[in-house]
Formats: sequence, structure tokens, C-alpha cells
Amino acid sequence: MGCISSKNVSCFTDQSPSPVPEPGLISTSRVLIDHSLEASHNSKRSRKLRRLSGSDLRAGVSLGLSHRNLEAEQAAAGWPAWLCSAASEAVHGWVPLKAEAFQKLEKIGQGTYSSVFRAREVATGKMVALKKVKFDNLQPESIRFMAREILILRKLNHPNIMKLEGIVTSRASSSIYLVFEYMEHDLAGLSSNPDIIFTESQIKCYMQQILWGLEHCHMRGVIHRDIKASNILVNNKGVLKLGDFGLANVITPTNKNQLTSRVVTLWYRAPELLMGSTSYGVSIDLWSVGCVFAEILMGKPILKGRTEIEQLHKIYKLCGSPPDSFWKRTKLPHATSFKPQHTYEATLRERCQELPTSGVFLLETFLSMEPDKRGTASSALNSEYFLTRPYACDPSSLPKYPPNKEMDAKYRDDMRRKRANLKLRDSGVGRKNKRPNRTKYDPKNYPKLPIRQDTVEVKNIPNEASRATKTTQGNYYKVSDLPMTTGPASGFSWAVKRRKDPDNISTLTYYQPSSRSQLSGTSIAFAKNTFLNLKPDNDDSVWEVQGDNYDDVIIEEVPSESKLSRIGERHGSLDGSGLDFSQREEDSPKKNLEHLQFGKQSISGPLIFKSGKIDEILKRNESNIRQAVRKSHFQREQDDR
Ligand SMILES: Nc1ncnc2c1ncn2[C@@H]1O[C@H](COP(=O)(O)OP(=O)(O)OP(=O)(O)O)[C@@H](O)[C@H]1O
Repeated sequence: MGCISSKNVSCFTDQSPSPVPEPGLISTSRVLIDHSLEASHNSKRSRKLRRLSGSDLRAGVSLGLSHRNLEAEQAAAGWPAWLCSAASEAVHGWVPLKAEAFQKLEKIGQGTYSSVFRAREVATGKMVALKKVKFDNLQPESIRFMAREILILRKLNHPNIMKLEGIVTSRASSSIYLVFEYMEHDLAGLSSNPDIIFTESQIKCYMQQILWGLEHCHMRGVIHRDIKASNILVNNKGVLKLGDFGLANVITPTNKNQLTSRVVTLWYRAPELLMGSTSYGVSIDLWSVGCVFAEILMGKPILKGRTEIEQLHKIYKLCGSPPDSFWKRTKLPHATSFKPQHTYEATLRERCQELPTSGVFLLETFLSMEPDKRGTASSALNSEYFLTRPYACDPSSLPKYPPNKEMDAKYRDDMRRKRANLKLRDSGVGRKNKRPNRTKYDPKNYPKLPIRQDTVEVKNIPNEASRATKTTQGNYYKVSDLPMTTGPASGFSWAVKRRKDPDNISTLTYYQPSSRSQLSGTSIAFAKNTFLNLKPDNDDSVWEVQGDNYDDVIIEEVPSESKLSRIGERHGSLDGSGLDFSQREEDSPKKNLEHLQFGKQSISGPLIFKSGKIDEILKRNESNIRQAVRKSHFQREQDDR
């Protein structure tokens, strides 16, 4: 694609088309080539332009190019001023592409931080994916976060990594589109499609490509930090590419900065991250690869936790809990909070009985509780799994599937659910017991509630079977059916203290949030071993909580499935000292955006805090919510443009 050519300058949202920059404006005499960047395939000049990086900028400055000159130069090339001033490194040496160069087609993906559209490059007819990145262009931090994704993408060049082909924006624009080659599928869509059953050699083919791509990243010090099936894209030629480097970061031996543990979508998150590690390495990606491997093998995600505690609990149940020696020597900040009360034996082998032994060994290696036992992408590629028959097939021999994306899978599920509901409705079943839809927030139904402290009785119902029956009879509210809103979450809708009385009734102290509008996501109670359904009694004040064990009962807010990605900003601190809104590492600007979007709230972490602080936290949260709502209006307007 001639995307770096200065012919293509302009933008979708360009009200006043920016002039085509003079060829001399980006002076090649001032350009230093960073040999760490990989080649582009364009003309000699554009090759020089493409091969610039942050070090060029630094070098440029040292050669007398002032930052201001550079900014002016970039502005003249057509880049918006807000981008040049906050993140000139990211676009250095490139010129923006013209919006008119693309015919925007349908929306094909919706991420936490982006909307992705299919588009046709007008000149060549080639399909591309345009990723509109969400950020607040008034916040330099937010721009820099987005710029990091661009810089990392420019640093990587491998057939199994999504290539950034250009950037669409202009001087007058407040948005940015990243241009990628178009990929027809993602692994989440393919592996969840019941009509697609992979053969062993096809699975090996996908796994090999994932590991090749990851090996390339890790050898360049790049940790992806968001490996998951929906970020692994596959085209109709069977070529697989790692996508979405929005959370990626570069680690170098000299870079001693603390990293954030709030990375990786919950289901794919390594145990050390769940325990709060801030000095992890590339092995967190290998854990995620293990989760993806299991997902392709089994046709569904294997560790579908809804909270960090539940996630870790599921991990213990699958991989076994770490031995005593681990707990003695670990320095992970949250380790003691997550230490199970009894030992769990691994069940992975039982669950994988039908799989080839070499595959199970590899899976066990990826899913090692201890990071340094996970090996590397290179060692995995040399493992017995890939060296024994049946070997990985050639990508070109993979079948051509109809479009399969996570989005398609969701659509398929929705349709299936709708069909099932229609059938039920037609047959009259369920009409009588139909519960009112309480998931939509209507302020009329839920007037403002005072902040108050309630007690809630909890009765132990140990029988699993009775839970199932009662739930399907509609007596029980599933947690997802509790009154909720689409508004932003309070971050601490429920706080619970537990007192067990002699006749097996636990009393939970339940702090009512100040308004229903603070309830969003899914509120859920769970005990140590069992996830619980809640049943509001007649007067709505008594909640029956089912479970077999009331040790450590916690009620917390849980993000719904769509909100699982990049979970957790506002963690309740594990030592019980209250919510922590402080920002850490480089994650905050982009992650803060998450809270600006309706329905994108994600709250995780056990929310146990001292009762005395409740009022203070509520107040602080109210103000955060108001701020988030204001910003979300702005964000939503931007989104679908
Ligand atoms: N090059 C591409 N070709 C086709 N579809 C794509 C492409 N890139 C992304 N998509 C689709 O768009 C979705 C969202 O893209 P991406 O993961 O990059 O955004 P994000 O905001 O970082 O998302 P998330 O919240 O899932 O991490 C992907 O899951 C994928 O289905």
C-alpha cells in the first residue's frame, strides 16, 4: 500500500482538507535511519521515512533539531498539533494517509479502546481494517498511550504479527485510524464455531504461528500483555497474526520501571498478575498462550473467572495450588490474600484425556504456576508436540471458512438465544414465571436511596441440585438479573461483613449504595468454593445465598463478559484499607478511558474494606462517576462517527 506516500494526505473527519505536504518538508537530510526498525517495501525515500523511530527523534534533537522545529515539520506534513506535541515519536518520519483513499464499509470489531471497520483502499481495491482508536486528544497522557501502540507496531515486522500499514488523520482531525491488512477471522470466532472442528495438524499449524509471532516479540523485548483468542487474527490464506498491541510494552534489562499488574484479559491472566506482580516478564504471554491452546483444543475458554479471586480459584482447580514452599518464599503483594485454605491437586490431565500426551505436556508447561517453568516461545516450538506426527499442516491447506470473528460468535449466540426464547414464548412455557426485565435502569422505579447499612440473612443451602432446580423455576434471581443499570458503576456496590450464628445463618452487613444508578455490571456473592445465586425474599431485604461454605464470603461487583477485557482499575485494596484510585505505571491514561464509556466499566478485585471508610469512599466515588459520565457523553459522540 502506498500509504506513506505524500499523495494521500487528509482524513475522514477532515473539515478543511490539509494541503499535501511538500516533499521537502520532511527533510531526508535530517532523517537518521534507525536500523532496529525493519524494512518497508516502498520507494527508497519512503523507506527512509518509514524507518524512523524514537531514537531518531532523540538523535535529531541532539543534532540541533529542536522539538519545536520537529513539531512544526510534522504539522506541515499534515499531522494534528495535539499529536505532534504529545507523541511526535510515534509518527516521526511518516505522513498521514488521506481519508478519501479509503471507502469505509461495515463495522467488524468493537474493542474496549477501538472500533474496527472494514474498508477498501480506493486505488488498489485492497481490503483493509481501519481501527479507530479511542482516546482523549486533550489529554497528553492518553495520546502517549495510544502512541506506544504505534511505536511498538513499527518496531515489529513479522509475517505472524499484524502490520501497521499507515495512519489516517489530518491537521484538523481529532481522531486517528490505524490501517491494518484485513483479516477475515479471529481464533475466538473460529474455535467457538460448533461447525468447525480442527484436526491435530491444523491446531499445530495455528499454535506454531502464534509462537513464531510471539518469539519475534519477545526477542525484541516486547511483551504483548493481551494475548487472547480474539486478538489472534487469521486470514483466508490460513495465515495467523497477533493483533492488538494496545497493552504491549517493551522491557529492557536497563528498564527497571515497575509494570502494572492490571493487564491481560482476566481469563488469560497469569497467576502472578492476579497476585499483583509488578516485575513480571514475557512468561505472562506464555500463560495466555496456554489458555488459547486449551481453548482451541476444547472449543471454549477453559478458565472463565468472573473476578480475580474466582479466576485464581479456577486456576488452582485446574493446575493445582502452589506448594507450601511457594507461599513461604513468594513476595507477591497479594499472595497471602489468595492463599487457598487447602491444597488443590491439578486436574488438567483428567480434563485433557483425549489429547495427545505431547500436547498435554506442552499445555502443562504453559500453564505452570511458576513463571520460570513456562519455558519460552522458542522452547515450545522445539517441543515434542511439534516434532511428532501429525506435523503442523501448511497454512495454505487450511479450509476457507465463512467470516468468523468474536463478533460473529456473539451474534450467533444472540440469535440462538433469541430463537430459543421465541420457541419458549410460542409454546407458552415460562410465560407465567417470566421475571420482569430488571436489567435496564429506570430512575422512576429506583428512586435515590439513602446511604444506609442493612443486614442481610444468609442461609446455607448446600445442595447443588436444589440450586439448579430453583434457579430454573425462576425463584432465584441469577446475579445477572439483579437490578442493574447501564450507567457507570460505583466500584463498590456491595460491601459485606460476615457473622456466622449458631444455627447456620450468616448475617451479612450489606451497605446499600447511595443510588441504584451506582449498580452496574453484575453483582455477585460468592463463598470460598461456590458461586452463589442470590434470592431476594418477599420484602427484598433478605437474600438467600447458596453455597457450601461461608468462609470468606465476599460480595463484590463483577464485570459482565463483554467487560472482562482489560479488567480492573479500581481495585479494592486487599489489605482492607479501601479502594485504590492511584495510577500506576504507564497504564492509566488508556485504562482511564475505560471508565468513560457506558457499559465498559470493569471493576475487579475483592472489595473488602473497613466499614468506617465507606462514607468517604462513597463520596469519592460519586465524584468519579460524575466525571466519568461527563466524559463518556463526549466519548460516545466520537465513537460512531
Ligand atoms: N486487521 C483486522 N482485520 C479484521 N478484524 C480486525 C482487525 N483488527 C482488529 N479486528 C477486529 O476488531 C476487534 C477489536 O480490535 P482490537 O482487539 O485491536 O481492539 P481493542 O480495542 O484493543 O480490543 P480489546 O478490548 O478486545 O482488547 C478484534 O477482536 C477483531 O475482531
